[in-house]
Amino acid sequence: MHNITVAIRVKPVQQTFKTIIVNGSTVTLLDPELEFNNPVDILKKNRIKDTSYEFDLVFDQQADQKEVYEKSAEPLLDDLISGQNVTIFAYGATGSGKTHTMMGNQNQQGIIPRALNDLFERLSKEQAAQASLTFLEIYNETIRDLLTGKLLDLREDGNKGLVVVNLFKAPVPNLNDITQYIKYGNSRRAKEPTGANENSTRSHTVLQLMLKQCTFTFVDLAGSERASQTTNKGQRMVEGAMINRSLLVLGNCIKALFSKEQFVPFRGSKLTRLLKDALQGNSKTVMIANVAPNNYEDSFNTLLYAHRTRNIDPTPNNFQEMIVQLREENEEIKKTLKKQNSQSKIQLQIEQQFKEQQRQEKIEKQQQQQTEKQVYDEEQIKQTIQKQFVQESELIKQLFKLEDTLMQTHLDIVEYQKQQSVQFQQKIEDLINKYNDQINNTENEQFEIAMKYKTILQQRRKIYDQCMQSQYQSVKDEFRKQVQNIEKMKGLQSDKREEIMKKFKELEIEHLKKMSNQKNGNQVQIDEETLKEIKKNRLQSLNKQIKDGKL
Ligand SMILES: Nc1ncnc2c1ncn2[C@@H]1O[C@H](COP(=O)(O)OP(=O)(O)OP(=O)(O)O)[C@@H](O)[C@H]1O
Repeated sequence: MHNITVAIRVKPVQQTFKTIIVNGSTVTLLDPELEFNNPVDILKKNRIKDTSYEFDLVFDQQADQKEVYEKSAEPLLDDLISGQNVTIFAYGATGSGKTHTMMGNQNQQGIIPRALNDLFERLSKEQAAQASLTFLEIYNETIRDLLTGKLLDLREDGNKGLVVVNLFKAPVPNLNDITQYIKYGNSRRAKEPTGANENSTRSHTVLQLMLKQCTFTFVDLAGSERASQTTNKGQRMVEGAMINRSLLVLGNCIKALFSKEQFVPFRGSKLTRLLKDALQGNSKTVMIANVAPNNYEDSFNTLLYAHRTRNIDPTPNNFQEMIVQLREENEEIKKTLKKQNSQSKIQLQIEQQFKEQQRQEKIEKQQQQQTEKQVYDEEQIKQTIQKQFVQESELIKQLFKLEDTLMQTHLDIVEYQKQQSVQFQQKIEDLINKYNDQINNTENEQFEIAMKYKTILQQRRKIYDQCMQSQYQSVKDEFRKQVQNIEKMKGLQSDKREEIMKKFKELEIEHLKKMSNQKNGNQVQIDEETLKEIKKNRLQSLNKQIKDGKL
């Protein structure tokens, strides 16, 4: 008696909303286009696609490879060992997880490696020694041996029934050999120039392990969505039509077998012709239909196909209450998510604005501190400048005062000489000596102040450098202002000095004239040498001052 198990496997996807709901052995598919409570969707509601189906086995998104294997394939190993044919199909759209379910990967082994591993552990040495393996693919109704790469023909053989001519049967006495052949066959698929990965979704792959009395068949079917793409043209249209036909025929065959119909349409496609022996008679079949919740149309078609193979109509209204409840749940989730989203948006906005505010405040504070520091710095430098120039002008004033005294003394001398007479000669000499003392003292004093001034000029140089390097214009201005003041002071003194010198010269000339007259009239009132000495000293003193820049 034929036995078929139809299983659904839901691929785990990252999705918030529920589109496929698994409840025990029931799968409910919610049409994402049908917005709950939306009156505009009334028309859509009439062709409602929210549908619930019951299956023999349902694996939800949490089901791992082990669970799928243990519930779908493992129970059939005993049947196989006892001589029954077992066939496992993986059906579904591209990317829905067919290959993952059948083959898996190194870390998550699928049904094929797990089943073969367990089987070889149970097989006797004798049984294993007779095991052989074939691996082929059917693309556009053309059969190709994946182990030899040859294209193959199907032929009726009187005794043997249907045979695939020249199909390579690899002897596989142990699991290691099987693994090698499968790897090799898969790599051949991958090496196809037409683009292996694309091809894989367009061809049916059939792996068969032949034991003495029975066959263990694994079929990874072509992507079912290819069949439904009616808009395809040319090669794609042919391909779609072939896949469509072969999947349809396969479905009809399984349905007929399940319903124990007299006629099973095996001859409808190469795939069913090839699998005829494996499927009919006392055999077991498992169809694992893979669905990915992120693709409603494909999931809908897959569920419908899988369900029809069991000859049971879908039961759209059985679970209406549950559907309504789930749609309500979805609405709630949507609302919560939306709320959370807008809340976190506001929160983010506030955080950003607050950060910006703090940044601005910090900048303002820094600017204020900088301004305060600038004012303070400027004030400090200005004070230094002012202090410097106060000292400078004080010294200059003292110098000028002394200079005035000195010049006045010289003037007095000359004045006195002008008025002198022979009888007062001695008195004049005394006075000149007194004046000379006075001049000497003043010059000494002048020299001391000049030295101080020299030091203070050095100090001024430093302040000048500091001012020129300073970033503040105001201190530069202050410096220039002070220099101008000093220069003005010096200018005034220079005018005064010129005036005195002029007067001095006039007096000298007058005096010399007088002296010459007196000499001519034999009225020598002052010793010639003394007069020379006085003049010499006076001139020396004046020259020195001019040289030192004091005058
Ligand atoms: N149950 C699952 N758990 C984790 N990953 C899965 C599962 N099902 C499928 N995948 C991953 O999804 C991707 C597509 O799966 P897979 O190749 O098995 O799809 P397919 O139906 O065989 O596609 P194709 O028809 O193109 O061969 C792979 O990366 C696979 O590892």
